[in-house]
Order: sequence, then structure tokens, then C-alpha cells
Amino acid sequence: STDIVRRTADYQPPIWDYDYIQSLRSEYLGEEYTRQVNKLKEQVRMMLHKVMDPLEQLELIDNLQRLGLSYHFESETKRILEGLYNNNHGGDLWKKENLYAIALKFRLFRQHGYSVSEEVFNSFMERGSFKACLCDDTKGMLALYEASFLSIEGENILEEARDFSKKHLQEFVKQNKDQNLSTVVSHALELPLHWRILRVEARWFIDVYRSKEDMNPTLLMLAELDFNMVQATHQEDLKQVSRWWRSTGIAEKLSYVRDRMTESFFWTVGCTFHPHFGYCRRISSKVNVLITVLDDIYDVYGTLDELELFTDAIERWDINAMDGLPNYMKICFLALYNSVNEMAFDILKEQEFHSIRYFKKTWADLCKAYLLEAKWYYSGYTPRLEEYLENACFSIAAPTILLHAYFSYTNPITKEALDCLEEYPNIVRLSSMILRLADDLGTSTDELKRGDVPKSIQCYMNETGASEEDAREYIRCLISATWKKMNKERAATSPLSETFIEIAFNLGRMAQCIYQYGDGHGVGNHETKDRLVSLFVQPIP
Ligand SMILES: CC1(C)[C@@H]2CC[C@@]1(C)[C@@H](OP(=O)([O-])OP(=O)([O-])[O-])C2
Ligand SMILES: [Mg+2]
Ligand SMILES: [Mg+2]
Ligand SMILES: [Mg+2]
Ligand SMILES: [Mg+2]
Ligand SMILES: [Mg+2]
Repeated sequence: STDIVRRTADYQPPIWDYDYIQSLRSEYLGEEYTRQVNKLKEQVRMMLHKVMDPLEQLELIDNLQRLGLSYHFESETKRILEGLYNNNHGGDLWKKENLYAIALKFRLFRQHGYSVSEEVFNSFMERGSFKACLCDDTKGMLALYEASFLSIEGENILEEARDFSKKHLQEFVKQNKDQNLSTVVSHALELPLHWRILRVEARWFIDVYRSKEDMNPTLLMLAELDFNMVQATHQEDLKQVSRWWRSTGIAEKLSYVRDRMTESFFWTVGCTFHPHFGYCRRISSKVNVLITVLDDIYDVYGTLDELELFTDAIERWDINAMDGLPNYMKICFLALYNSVNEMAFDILKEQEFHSIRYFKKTWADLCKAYLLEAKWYYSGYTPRLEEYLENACFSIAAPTILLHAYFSYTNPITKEALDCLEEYPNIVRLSSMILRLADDLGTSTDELKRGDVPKSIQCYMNETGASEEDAREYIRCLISATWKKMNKERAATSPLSETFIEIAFNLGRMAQCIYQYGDGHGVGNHETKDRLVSLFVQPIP
């Protein structure tokens, strides 16, 4: 047969090899630390009971959140916000206070699902614009900026708030009068709090909090200890999935696809860092690393004929469908088949629920979306942006990732939720859109260099004649607009739990984190490496 010329992406080897991952150790395991952390948690609980001033209550809640500790105090936080909302929501809470307090209140209420109108900012405006005198209040500007990202479509005051605060905060950073505040403001301008991954943000904020003059030592001690204890549990999860990954042999047998076990695990920590979600992280990491392999087979390595065969085998989800596959595809098919069936077995054993048909469908939908992109590539077709995105919100694999996440933490599984998930609800579509757009911004340059389907940027350029820079700006606006729709979805009632909604939000946040400095998943850039070291290797001293 004629030699098949296969594209290559010459991916770098993984940043950490198997032996290094297995060598990871943490001293923060065991009873002694659990005793210590429980003592500190009790002290913080007392603080939450004793604090009376509304603004101090809000600041404490905000600090707990930024320090990554809020998961320990959910009921206390709810009680405080409930109280503030019911007792004062009438109106006097919003009057006569400064911009910082109003913006902080607004953001925390919206974050916790309390409906509050953008009109609370009216007293800071005149003739439709924010009062110019406000621009000297940098703390207030920063709070207004962060609050503006909780907006939904059509909220013009918040749109104006974002533009106004962004302009003045950029000005403030340029003047660089106050080093500490400039650091915090630049951080926010890079990526607003609402779009950030809690776990990564906590690691950064703990260092910032340590140097604040109003820092509370108990809070700091608990944040540092808790961070290190959670790191220890994540290390164990990572070592476990890394042992599984090595047992599949895929990394060395298919040396031409991305070997990204650690990054695949990092994605899951962004989605659910909570220590009790270990099983969810381990399942999701396997899904992510297998998706990474399949994606490269469809994008780079497979011929169209081979891809047709593989897609057909996945649609049939039948062990006998392997026979016609080339060897490298047999390995991938069986690794995927075994992993997914093993998970289906766990669910059958735990909940007597037969889940195979859901998994079979989501993997078939994913591979069909991959196949369509391959056909577009091989035929040299460039779709309009809308046509591309309709398919690319499936090929980015978010629906598959989210379905597996649902099954891996939910007990009891409900038919309502699954029926809802089967229809690809808005929350899944919107999360996929953010993941896809952020991914294209971060990966399309390299992808097009080695040959891949035209991505959102190129489709937009082809459709409108825009320059690449303008196309990238358009895609960034699309991400921002999609977040407004996501914010609206959070409030919507649905058979999907708050946990699921949060995971879907975090998947979008994780994309903006990984691709913040280019392709943080495919190319082991130093930002990703630094993050992985700070999250999984280096305890806070
Ligand atoms: C986990 C993922 C989001 C999914 C598999 C690896 C990814 C990082 C991304 O990889 P990429 O090659 O950029 O996807 P695509 O652009 O080929 O769809 C697609
Ligand atoms: Mg923490
Ligand atoms: Mg690989
Ligand atoms: Mg790809
Ligand atoms: Mg792809
Ligand atoms: Mg990509």
C-alpha cells in the first residue's frame, strides 16, 4: 500500500515523568493535622458568630472565599447573607454607604444566588455615567469592577460599571503609586475573580493576605494548613491516576499523541477541588487524558478511512467492532471501552443503575463531531463561524466531561437530570462555548501550523474579512457575552444540582486558566508548570 503520510505535532514529553509523580510526598496527612485544622475551624466559626457589623461580615465572607476556606463554612455564610438580605434588603442597607461596600454586597449576594438589582449603583451615577470623583476610590473601583462580572445580558449599568472601572484601574496601575494595591489591581485586570479557579486563586491570595495590615492570623493559619492538607489528598489522587495511565501503555505505544496525565488531573482539581470528590477527580482525569489522545488521533494522526472505522466502532460500542481497526486504534478503543465500562460497573454496583447507553451516546456524539472536523480539514472546507461552533461545542468534549462528572459524584442519579443532560441543556452548551473559545484562542496557532480544521478565529476571519487581531478580540467579546448567559443560567431552576452548575462554571474557568498564557495543556509553558508545582508539590511553608 502507498505509505501513509501522517501529520505530526511533535508534542513535548510530559513535564513530570512517572517516577517523579510517584515520589511526591506530603507530611500533611494524618490525625495530628486534622486535630489542628478542626481547632482552627472552630475559632473561625466563633468569629463568624461574633462579627456583627454588616461590612465586616461581608469582608470576612469574601476573605474566606478567596482563601479557599468557604467550603468549610457554607451554613454560617448562608445564615449571615440570609440575615443581611432579609433584614436590610429593603433599602437602607444600600443607602449612604460607600461604593466599596455596595459593590462587595452586590457581588456576594449575586454569587450566592440572591437576586439584587443593578439599580443599587444608581446613587453613584449622574446622567447615565458614573461620577468622575469615584475614580480616586481605587478600592471602590476594584470592587465595582469585580461586581460587574456578575451581570446578565441587558444590564447596561453593569456594562458601564465594567468600562468605567476598567479604565480607571488601568490608569491606576500605570501610575503605580501603591505597589501592593497595584499588584492586586493588575491581577484583577488580567482575569476577574468571577472567572478564576478558586484553588489557584487561593494559593495566590494567601500570599497577598499575609502582607495585609488587617490580616487575621487565625484565618491565615487555617488557610495555609488547609491548603497543605488538601494538597496532600490531591497528591494521592494524582499518583493513583498516574499508575492507571502507565498501566494502559498508551503514552509509549502512541508516542505521537499528547501525554498529559498531570494537566488532565489539574483540570479536574479546577472543577472540584473538595477533598471528598476524589473519585470524581480520578474518573474525570481518565476521561480528560483519553479525550486528549482521541482528539490527537482525529486531529493529527488518523487517516480519514481509519477515523471512519473508529467512529463506527465507538457508535456500536461493541467489542467485536475492534476487529477492523488498525492496532493503534485497538489500544485506544479497548482502553476507553474498559475505563468507561468499569465506571458503569461501579454505578451498577452502587446504585443498580444501568448507565452504558448514556456513555455510549456521549462518546459517539464526540467522535462524530471529531469526524466532521476531520472531513472539513481533508476537504479544505471553512465553515461559517456559527456552523463551526455548533459542532465545536461538542468536539471540545465538555458535554462528555460534564456527563462523566455528573455520574461520578451524584448519588442518587435521577432520570430527570439525565433526561435534561441528554438534551444538552444551556448550562452545558454555555460551558462548552467558553471552553471552546478559550481553547481556540490558546491552541489554534500551533494547530494550524501542523494542519487542523479552521478554528473559530479563522472561520470569523474567512466570513468577515477581519484581521486575526480583530477576530481574536471578537472571540474574547463572545466569551464575555457567554459568561452573562451563564450567570443567568445559574439562577434558572433545573433538575441539575448546584454542584453540577458549579462544575460547569469551573470548566469554563479552567479553560481560561489553562489558556491564559497560550496553550497550557499541550505546551508545558512555565505558567502551567508553576501552577502545578504550587498546587501539587510545594506546601506553603
Ligand atoms: C481537554 C481538552 C479541552 C480537549 C482534549 C484536550 C483539550 C485540552 C483540548 O485539546 P485541543 O487539541 O485544543 O482540542 P481541539 O481544539 O482539537 O478541539 C480538547
Ligand atoms: Mg485553602
Ligand atoms: Mg498520550
Ligand atoms: Mg486537537
Ligand atoms: Mg480536535
Ligand atoms: Mg484546540
